[in-house]
Parts: sequence; structure tokens; C-alpha cells
Amino acid sequence: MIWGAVIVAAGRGTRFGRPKQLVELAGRPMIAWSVLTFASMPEISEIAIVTEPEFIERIEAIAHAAVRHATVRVVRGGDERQASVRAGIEALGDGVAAILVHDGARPLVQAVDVRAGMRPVQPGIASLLATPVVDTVKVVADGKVTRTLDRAELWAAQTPQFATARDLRRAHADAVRHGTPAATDDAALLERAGLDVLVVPGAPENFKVTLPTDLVRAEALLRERAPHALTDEEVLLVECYVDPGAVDAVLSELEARDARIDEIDRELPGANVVRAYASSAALRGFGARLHALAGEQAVFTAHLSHLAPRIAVDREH
Ligand SMILES: Nc1ccn([C@@H]2O[C@H](COP(=O)(O)OP(=O)(O)OP(=O)(O)O)[C@@H](O)[C@H]2O)c(=O)n1
Ligand SMILES: C[C@](O)(CO)[C@H](O)COP(=O)(O)O
Repeated sequence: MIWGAVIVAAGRGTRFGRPKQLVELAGRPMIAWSVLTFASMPEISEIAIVTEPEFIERIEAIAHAAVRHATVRVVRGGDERQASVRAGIEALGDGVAAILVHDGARPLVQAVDVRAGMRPVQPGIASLLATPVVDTVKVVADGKVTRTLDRAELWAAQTPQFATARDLRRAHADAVRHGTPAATDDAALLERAGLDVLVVPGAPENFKVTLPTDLVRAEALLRERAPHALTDEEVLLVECYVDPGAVDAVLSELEARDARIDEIDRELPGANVVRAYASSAALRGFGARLHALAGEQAVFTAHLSHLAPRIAVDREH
């Protein structure tokens, strides 16, 4: 299925205190994080970003730098989220068979969860990421509790939300035709249009940056999570899976990059694993070099190392 993604990033950020789509977050403007996630997914062939007129140019620059294989359009939003989503849907071409709608204010979305949400979609069936509600929820009128809801039934809706292009377009067209009050999410429109809307458990980290304090939490999580948010000094644990005959060459390369070799694991059939700690800056261009030394089948992974402070101390002595 060919997917289009709508990222809504208009609105004034009233609860945040100022427009939030371009605030700096772990070294990038907030909107760039979800653009990067969708840009990394080959199944998404078109991305429409919806924003305020004054941000169109800057977001175009961010998107064109981040997106390689998909078509990107940046268009103007509406007064309410629902109108912004509609503008995004209209900016996608007829070639997309299914559409996901995501809040630009949820920068921590991960491809693994997006794919889980895509999976059940078919004509008549939509889905959304959501998490079980953890607080007890009260219905209140005039400051007085009138009811306590059964928490077992309650889920907090996240984005992305997913449907076939035809179903989502119809749900939005129905909403315009019936003139019903704007919905706060797309799933509500899909429910009203008679679709089955399935809940796919999402990650609590995929929260929406709504209040200023949310930014601090998002910043901490992104810095911990993403190699592309690393500063040059941060230390990574690198694991190289290479042919046993290439181990010496890979060790020399790592040592030349001032890495600290941790171990060589020779237990796997067919490949040895070289584990080492190296700074993020020292690993620049390492992938291409590894392939030159150990062949195209060689792979490596790199994770932020929680031993980083210890390694820094080791280096000083
Ligand atoms: N007219 C609008 C309103 C909101 N959004 C987008 O919808 C998502 C959820 O909106 P929210 O967090 O409420 O953003 P704001 O409307 O800017 O915030 P507030 O309600 O506090 O003013 C955000 O990604 C926001 O950019 C949008 O595209 N168009
Ligand atoms: C779409 C949404 O993020 C799902 O939780 C939410 O409804 C957006 O609401 P907002 O009032 O526009 O923040």
C-alpha cells in the first residue's frame, strides 16, 4: 500500500505560550523530528506539512533537507485542526492509497509504532495509536463531580491516525457537509462516518508537546534516544558484525579513530562481533570505511552508551 502522511503543524500554541512548531528541541526545530521519522519510511511516498503562512518557507527548507525519496508539499493551515488536516489531505496526490495524519507537536513518534498502526488499515477499517488512561477520570459540572468513568474502557488518543485515502477523504467531506462542530481528532470523524476504528497500543513517549514543561521531557528523551541528536562528545557503543578474516582491519580502523575496544565475540557462526566505545565525532564516515575494509555484508550498530562518563574518566588517566 502506498502511504501519504499529513503532518499538521499550524495553530498558535496558546497553551504553550507561543507558536511551537519551530521551537528548538534537542538540536532541531520540533517539526523536523516527525518529518525525519516519516522520511525514513520507504512505504510513505508523499508528505504534506500544514502550517501557518509565516512558517511555510522555513518548513519547506527543513523538509527538503530531510526528505529524499518522498514528495513534500508545505501548505497553509486552517483556523482549527480539522481544517488543517483537510488542507493536508487535499495536498496529497491521487496516487496514495492510504493516509496517516500526525501532529507535528508529537516529535517522539517512532517508525515501529507507525508501522503497527498502518497494518490493520483496509477499506472500512481505520486505526489510531493510543495508550490506556492511567489516571481516574471524573466528569465534572460546575466544579462538582457528576460521574467517575470506568478506567478500563478509557484510552488516550495519540497520532498518527490511519485510514484508506478514500475513507479519510469521505469522513472529512461528510463533516463539512453535515456542518458538525470540529472534532479534536480524525478518528472521531472516521467513527461518525461508520468505520471500524481500531486502537493500536502506542508508546507513552509519543506525547503531545502542549505545555512548556512538555518540552523539557521531550528534549531529554530525544537526546537519549537518537544518534542523529548526539553531540560530538557523546560516546557510543559500536558493534560491528564482520567476517572473521576482516577483524584485524576493523580493529585497526577503530583504534585509528581513538575507540576503546571492549571485546571480540567469536561465538556467532559466520561472523565475529567487535565491540568498542567511540565518540560520535570519531565515528563520522565509519559505515563507508567498514564496507571498504570488510565488504558490503558487514554491518554495525551504534547506541548511546550509558558508560560514557566512565570512559571519559578512563581517558583522563
Ligand atoms: N488550526 C490548527 C490547530 C492545531 N494544529 C495542529 O494540531 C496539533 C495539535 O494541536 P495543539 O497541540 O492544540 O496546537 P495548537 O492549536 O497550536 O495549541 P493550542 O491549542 O494550545 O493553541 C498540533 O500539531 C498543531 O500544530 C493545526 O495544524 N492547525
Ligand atoms: C489529535 C490529538 O492529538 C489526539 O490526542 C488531539 O485530539 C489534539 O487535540 P488539540 O486540542 O488540538 O491539542
